[in-house]
Amino acid sequence: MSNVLVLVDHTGGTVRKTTAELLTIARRLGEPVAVYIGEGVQDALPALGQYGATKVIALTDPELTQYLVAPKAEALQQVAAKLEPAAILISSSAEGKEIAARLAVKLDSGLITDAVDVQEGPVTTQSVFAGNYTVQAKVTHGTPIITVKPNAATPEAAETSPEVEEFDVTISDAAKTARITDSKPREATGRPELTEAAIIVSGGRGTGGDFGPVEAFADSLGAAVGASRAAVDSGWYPHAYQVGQTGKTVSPQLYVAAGISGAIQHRAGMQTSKTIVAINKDEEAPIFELVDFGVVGDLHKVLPTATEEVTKRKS
Ligand SMILES: Cc1cc2nc3c(=O)[nH]c(=O)nc-3n(C[C@H](O)[C@H](O)[C@H](O)COP(=O)(O)OP(=O)(O)OC[C@H]3O[C@@H](n4cnc5c(N)ncnc54)[C@H](O)[C@@H]3O)c2cc1C
Repeated sequence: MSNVLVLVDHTGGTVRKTTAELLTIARRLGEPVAVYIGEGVQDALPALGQYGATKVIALTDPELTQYLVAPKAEALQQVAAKLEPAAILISSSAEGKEIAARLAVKLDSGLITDAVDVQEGPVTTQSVFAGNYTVQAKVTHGTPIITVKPNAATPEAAETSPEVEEFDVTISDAAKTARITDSKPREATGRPELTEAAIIVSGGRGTGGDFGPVEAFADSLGAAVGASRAAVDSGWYPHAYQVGQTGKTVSPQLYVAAGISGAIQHRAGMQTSKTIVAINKDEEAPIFELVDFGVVGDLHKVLPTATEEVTKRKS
């Protein structure tokens, strides 16, 4: 069976959920080989094995993580030259997409970004024009390089015991032009990362600036919190949590929009969510055109009632 490379997304050995999704997808296409860049590969092994990595290629040269993405793209090029994979899967993060683009040039290969599904072939599905069209595509030249959006697959356990293979890379001076001078982890909120979360509860102008009920409902569900631009521009929630055209693109299993009208720029960031629920006091609000479930009502009453109900059922 041909190898399918999966670039591991991790923070110091803690593997992100998107990698479990990529490994699950890779199993449809061939033999998943995880490519791990940086320190902490031993910490990552159980998670990589749990989702079916048959081998882990470890790239530990410190220069790979001291610079912005160029050295990582070079390293992946060298791994691909040796393993001749049938496809390369990378998460659709800002960094992932930049690595993928550089890699595609280096390998003279086709690149498909932001796939919401990948099946045998590999044939990808993308959701384009703010979710109004679904496109199926296939790379026709070189090694298919595909960036995959979070929540494109439900991680399926496979329980393998991957061996680790150290891989030496040569990094050119041309790739060492932008050194990282400082990096800080995002402030810990105890909630899942917005773009990875399976459930998101977002608040808009309708919150009137009080995100308390939104956060409480999110916490009852173990969800991330998002915000519309109107809420962010009003200074009610940080920009890092904005969903939409000029914010984050999310695709959770469940998206709850509270006090959000459903402007096209907001939809652009969330309409590939699997199930959409809106709470809005205006029954004519455009958001109701795309929801699976709609509640016409005041979010300050609906959300606390829903939070209480979820909490009661959980206990
Ligand atoms: C170039 C450009 C880029 C943009 N990018 C983004 C983006 O990335 N993300 C984004 O979100 N927007 C973006 N916008 C802004 C977008 O056009 C809308 O202005 C914005 O999404 C509106 O936010 P909102 O739905 O919270 O506010 P509003 O449109 O004001 O809607 C508020 C809603 O809350 C309801 N409501 C009020 N009180 C209650 C209550 N007590 N209970 C329940 N419902 C209530 C109202 O009925 C209304 O439907 C962009 C605009 C431009 C021009």
